[in-house]
Amino acid sequence: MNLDYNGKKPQTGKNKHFWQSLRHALGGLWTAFKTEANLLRDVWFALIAIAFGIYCQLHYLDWLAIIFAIFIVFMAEFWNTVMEHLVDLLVDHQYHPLAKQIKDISAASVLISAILALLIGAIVFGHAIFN
Ligand SMILES: Nc1ncnc2c1ncn2[C@@H]1O[C@H](COP(=O)(O)OP(=O)(O)OP(=O)(O)O)[C@@H](O)[C@H]1O
Repeated sequence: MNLDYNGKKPQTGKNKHFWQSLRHALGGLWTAFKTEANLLRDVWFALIAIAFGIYCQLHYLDWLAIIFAIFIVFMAEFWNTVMEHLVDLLVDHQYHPLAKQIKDISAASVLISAILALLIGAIVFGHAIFN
């Protein structure tokens, strides 16, 4: 039987209450930021966009678009990370053409989210600068 760091049987079943779910979700957030360098880069882009938005005194609808763009990129990065881990777990780092397809398509979803964020940023900040 596997034991965790405290010598207890690790949890593999469902969470028993909301706080336990929240604790695990926050743990997942921490693990993702600790292990994925791409996420830290995205945090910097998000902070720059927010700082520039404050400087430009954006309209609240523009803020909605910027917040949407930021969260879409983070969601895509998180799901890409999940896909990478799942594939590695399944094929144990052995080459498989389907593993390549899954990882490449998953990476493409991050690319698409980044293009969306760039378009939103260009429209919102372009409008703020030239008007
Ligand atoms: N088991 C595998 N079988 C086939 N191809 C693989 C496998 N693992 C990785 N690859 C190829 O290597 C690429 C990079 O792998 P992976 O996504 O794990 O690295 P990464 O550096 O974390 O990627 P990202 O920059 O998207 O975060 C994949 O897109 C895929 O083309």
